[in-house]
Amino acid sequence: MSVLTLDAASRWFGNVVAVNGISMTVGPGITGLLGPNGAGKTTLIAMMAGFLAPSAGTVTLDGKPIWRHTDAYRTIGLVPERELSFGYLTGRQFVRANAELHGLPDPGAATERALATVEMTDPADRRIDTYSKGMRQRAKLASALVHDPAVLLLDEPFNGVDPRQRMHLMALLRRMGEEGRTLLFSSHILEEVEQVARHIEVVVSGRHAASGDFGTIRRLMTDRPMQYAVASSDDRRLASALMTEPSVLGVTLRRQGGLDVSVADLGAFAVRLPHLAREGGIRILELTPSDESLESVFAYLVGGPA
Ligand SMILES: Nc1ncnc2c1ncn2[C@@H]1O[C@H](COP(=O)(O)OP(=O)(O)OP(=O)(O)O)[C@@H](O)[C@H]1O
Repeated sequence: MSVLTLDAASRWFGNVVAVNGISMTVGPGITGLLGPNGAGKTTLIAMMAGFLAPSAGTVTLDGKPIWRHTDAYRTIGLVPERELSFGYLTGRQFVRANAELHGLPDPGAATERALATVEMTDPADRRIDTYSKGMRQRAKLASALVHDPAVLLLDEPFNGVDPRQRMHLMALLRRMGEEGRTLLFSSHILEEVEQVARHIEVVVSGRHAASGDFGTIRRLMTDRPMQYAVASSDDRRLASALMTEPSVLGVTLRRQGGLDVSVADLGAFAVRLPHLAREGGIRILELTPSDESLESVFAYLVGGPA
């Protein structure tokens, strides 16, 4: 049983703060690291894998700092996001190379075991550049597993992988989580994280934004106020009617016509808007959500629920 602990860990590159004072604990089972692009996930994983030193704070494995701690490297496997640059190697040669680098006593047996775990024994003598995206991910996974690490870190493992291979990969991860390994994988897609992770950590703009199971994170996301753009036949009258509604938090008239409406309770708003329009003899011409981007959802999480 291995536990990764980050205590006020930060990492900056020049004046770019990639990770900003993050504290979290990652224990056995599967943890999803969720955040939009550029949130700092890759940097966090690189610190957990011992590839980057924290600029401040600590990143420890079972109480010992990971950076420059070679014993920790024997316990950790990393599946990086970047593509393999060894397309000319076969899957077997690639996994074997990592077994040799780890100085394993029987690299051949370790290679076969890792290939079998990810069900890549059959295509193992094909060159990596003939593999599908899902197969390349599995080859990377085999390489990361060759020394049988207790901790496995995966950076965006499902990116670009087709749905069938994704299911396969998810089943593999679940199995490894059930074996008692400490697994952490990053993603920018909540639904993807939901399907495999027992626990979710959310990071946004280098900061820790939320933590909990899927239900908790989903509630935080759906309870947030939502923005709608509304166009109508009489915006001013509609605005004043909307302001009397408890489901509406605010209304702004747009200079170019139309309204921006901030809604606290979408269900109630959806029921009340047609009523208000009918009562006032106003026609609704357009109703569109204006902040559906993942970034805005995450930004809300960083600010915390209102
Ligand atoms: N070596 C580096 N030099 C300068 N800036 C960097 C470096 N590595 C990361 N950054 C910056 O740190 C921030 C976080 O990057 P990081 O790659 O960790 O995010 P991410 O959540 O993994 O995003 P993505 O999913 O797009 O890879 C970004 O603003 C990025 O440009």
